[in-house]
Amino acid sequence: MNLERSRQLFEAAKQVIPGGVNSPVRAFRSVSVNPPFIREGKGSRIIDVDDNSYIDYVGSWGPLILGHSHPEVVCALKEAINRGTSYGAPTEIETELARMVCEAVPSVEMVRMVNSGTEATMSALRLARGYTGRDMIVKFEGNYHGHSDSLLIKAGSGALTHGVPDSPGVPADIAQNTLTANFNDIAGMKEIFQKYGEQIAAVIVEPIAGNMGVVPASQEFMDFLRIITTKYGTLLIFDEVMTGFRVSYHGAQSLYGIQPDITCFGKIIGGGLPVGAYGGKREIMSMMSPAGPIYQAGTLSGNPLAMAAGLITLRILRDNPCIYTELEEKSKLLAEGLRENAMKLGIAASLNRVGSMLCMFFTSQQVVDYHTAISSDTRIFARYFEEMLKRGIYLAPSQFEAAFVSAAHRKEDIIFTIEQSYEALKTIL
Ligand SMILES: Cc1ncc(COP(=O)(O)O)c(C=O)c1O
Ligand SMILES: N[C@H](C=O)CCC(=O)O
Repeated sequence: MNLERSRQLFEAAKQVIPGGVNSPVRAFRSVSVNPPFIREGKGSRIIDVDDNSYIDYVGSWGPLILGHSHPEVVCALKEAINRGTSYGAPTEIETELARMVCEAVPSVEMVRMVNSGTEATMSALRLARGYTGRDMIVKFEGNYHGHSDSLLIKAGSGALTHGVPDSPGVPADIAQNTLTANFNDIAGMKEIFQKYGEQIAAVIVEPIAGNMGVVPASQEFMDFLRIITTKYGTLLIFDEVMTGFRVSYHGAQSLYGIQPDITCFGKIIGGGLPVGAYGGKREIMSMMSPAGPIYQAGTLSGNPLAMAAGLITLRILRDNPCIYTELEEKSKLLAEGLRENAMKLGIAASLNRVGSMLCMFFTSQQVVDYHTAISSDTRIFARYFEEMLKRGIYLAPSQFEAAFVSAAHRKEDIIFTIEQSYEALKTIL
């Protein structure tokens, strides 16, 4: 496999960008492979600068549920860009997208657009703290909510992959207000609330964690979170940056039948452009400036290009519910094929999947939390990853990330992936 041009571009990037990338996970460090530099994407495939073509299961880390360069998304963007790129003034399309989010997710009566998932969760915490008048928050080990100070503690995703789940640079007096708990552990939560309940502003959770691999919360755990937070006057924040509009049009909360107080979005609602959002009950959201006293702002928030890409993406998803049925079928086929391959070859593997989010962990344990996730053999993952890449399958370059199936993946892509996975697994025996 020739990656020469990518190698040259990576060397050049490293001269002027720390680590050569604008987000650590893109550097492929934990798998010891140079990252291909991508030239273009179409449907289920991306093509790198050396002309290698890959079936893509990263999908820009989740936003591209319709695949690359979806014609209707491209067309909406072209129309929007012809009118201008940004005005820093209200536009009709912001209300349209906000209305669509509120209609899709009943717990959300009002929503504020921001520019990233990080901004969404950071602002949601400020809102929870301002609303409750409390400082402490609870997050779960291995959950990732972006890189704001309060949340970059025992974090998943690149922080976990690169061994810095507690980043230097986070002031100790901010970190002390973040309590960390074990995911899916009701007893642990009881203890925390018995000790600090009256001081906790919010519990933030990825209902289906996608940043320590894919690890769904149990129904009992989520029910318990709703009960205990209500009892103590603590706000429950669902981070649906990854799961929102992915596991269902109505979010992970519809699968659990739970209404959080605040929900954070990102990824899919921007259709591949930079977007985040946070929303919730009118009474809570009305605390945000200028309606209320809690400040949060953004020069490019509600940017018309991002709104246009997000709006068309949600419209397509809303008007074609068969997309979710097909995603389920294709993802099930993929998960079963991968699991069967590992079984046939006697390789210890545990596969978690919810809808079109999935992850194969190289461990014999059932993965239910951070501790079982890190029982995976990351060296085996690295070899598997490299073999898959060589065979034209582009997975996330870390054991602790999700694979995403998109509407653009065809059954042939899935079958080819399963076949290649068998060959890749054979080489690591
Ligand atoms: C669940 C979750 N929350 C928050 C974020 C942060 O989003 P962003 O990278 O857009 O800042 C991510 C992804 O990075 C995520 O997966
Ligand atoms: N796991 C992260 C988001 O979901 C990966 C994206 C990034 O950090 O660049």
